[in-house]
Amino acid sequence: MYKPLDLNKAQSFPRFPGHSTNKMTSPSEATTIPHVVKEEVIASGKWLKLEKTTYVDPFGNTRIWETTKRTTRQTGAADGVGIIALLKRTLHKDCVVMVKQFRPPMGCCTLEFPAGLIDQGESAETAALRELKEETGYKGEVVGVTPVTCLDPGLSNCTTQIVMVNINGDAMENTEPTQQLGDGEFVDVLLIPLDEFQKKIDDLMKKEKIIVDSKVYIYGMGMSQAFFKPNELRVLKQ
Ligand SMILES: Nc1nc(=O)[nH]c2c1ncn2[C@H]1C[C@H](O)[C@@H](COP(=O)(O)OP(=O)(O)O)O1
Repeated sequence: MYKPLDLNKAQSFPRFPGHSTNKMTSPSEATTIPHVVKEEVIASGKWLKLEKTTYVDPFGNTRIWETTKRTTRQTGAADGVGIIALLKRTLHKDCVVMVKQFRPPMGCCTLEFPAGLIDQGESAETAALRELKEETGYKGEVVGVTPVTCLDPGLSNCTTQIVMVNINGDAMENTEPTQQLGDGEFVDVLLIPLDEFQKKIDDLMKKEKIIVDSKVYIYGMGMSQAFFKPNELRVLKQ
């Protein structure tokens, strides 16, 4: 039977050499370390390519996957950065700086964290501060950065690093922020109070036809959990 991993307990990840007697296809009974054997480009554009990925599954079977990739990836780096920017001002609630823009693949506007591709030779931190300035006009200071994380691994190999940034909203440079948008970029900046983040997003979704980025919504759920229900899990455990 399939057993979920409990990372709370000291235990190792399932090893592929199988040792069970039944024939169910649980990963823990697999015999092979899955791996990619061939990547063939089917179609390519300026920004994206579509590949046919041949791989071996955990049971030694050769299979095919359809994969999209960005053509812009720099060696060793994530494709892009997402920026969780907290605007701190005297006598104001702390606000998360968000962007709303028309996204052609979605055919509608989305609500996202500011984000962008990492340029050649750039660090995630530098890319984050540059993109934040371009998209929102704010000048920030990096306070944290995640490892490289995947975005939609069933579709693409696209990766991002999320960079945490604080913005001193009282500083002269941030009192009248001016965007530096490139050709074809149309970005609205929204300031959403951190302590009402999920509610404000829900209100916005009722008011406007927008799709919210899943990272944003999950951040909102986490914030709600932290602000309003910090003990809920402990209660459930008793
Ligand atoms: N998949 C894409 N198709 C395009 O036609 N153009 C694209 C794609 N991805 C990026 N871009 C273009 C659009 C911008 O001019 C530049 C930079 O985008 P960036 O600001 O770094 O990233 P996003 O804000 O996430 O679009 O690339």
